[in-house]
Amino acid sequence: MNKASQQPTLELRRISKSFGKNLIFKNVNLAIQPQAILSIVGPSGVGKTTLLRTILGLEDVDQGEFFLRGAAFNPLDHSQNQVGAVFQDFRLFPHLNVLQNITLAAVQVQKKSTTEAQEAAEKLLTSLQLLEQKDKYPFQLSGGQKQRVAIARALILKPQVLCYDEPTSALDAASKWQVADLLEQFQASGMTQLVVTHDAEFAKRISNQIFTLGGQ
Ligand SMILES: Nc1ncnc2c1ncn2[C@@H]1O[C@H](COP(=O)(O)OP(=O)(O)OP(=O)(O)O)[C@@H](O)[C@H]1O
Repeated sequence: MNKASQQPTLELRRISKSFGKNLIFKNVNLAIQPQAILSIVGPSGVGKTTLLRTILGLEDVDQGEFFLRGAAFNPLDHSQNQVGAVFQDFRLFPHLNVLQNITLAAVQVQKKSTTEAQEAAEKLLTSLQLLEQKDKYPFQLSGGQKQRVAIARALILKPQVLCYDEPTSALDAASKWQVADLLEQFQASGMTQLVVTHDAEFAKRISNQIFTLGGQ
């Protein structure tokens, strides 16, 4: 095994975060191994979503460092798109159809040609059983379908880590276990994934690493 493959895919060292005078968490150390599914769990209000938002560069930190495969990175620099995100409310663009939602960042941020992005999107849509929905708009989709579009939109950018915030909260029980199957499928194909969840049963089924925030 070479050195790079022994490195954690994502590592956080001594990350602290306050909002004003309110300290949310201090000195968080976390390392996600390649191809792992790591769940961040912990009581409500402990800062799970905030921690995820710091990894995604949606919040700054008071102190601490972030590493991707051993190399320091600044999550606030969004030019690389190395960490992908699927939000609880999916955040699809309502005025764009499924195909346009998935290809937008690939074309505008990663500068792929429209043809190349559409081919990649159609491959993803096929593997996610969504190809028939490609011309539909978000309001015409079920919750599970919207989530899979959000996943495809993240995957097309080929992130090193794919993060999910509460991926089961908007879904019924049957869809929840389909999401678990999907995450395990991505894991088998080599993806490294991070999940913030309230759902202990879901975390237990999918995770090979569990990080309890507030429990250090
Ligand atoms: N933008 C903000 N400004 C000020 N305080 C904030 C902000 N965002 C979150 N907080 C506070 O930070 C704390 C952690 O919130 P966060 O949503 O990260 O917790 P959580 O563990 O994800 O909670 P839950 O499990 O209920 O979703 C809470 O006290 C919240 O009120």
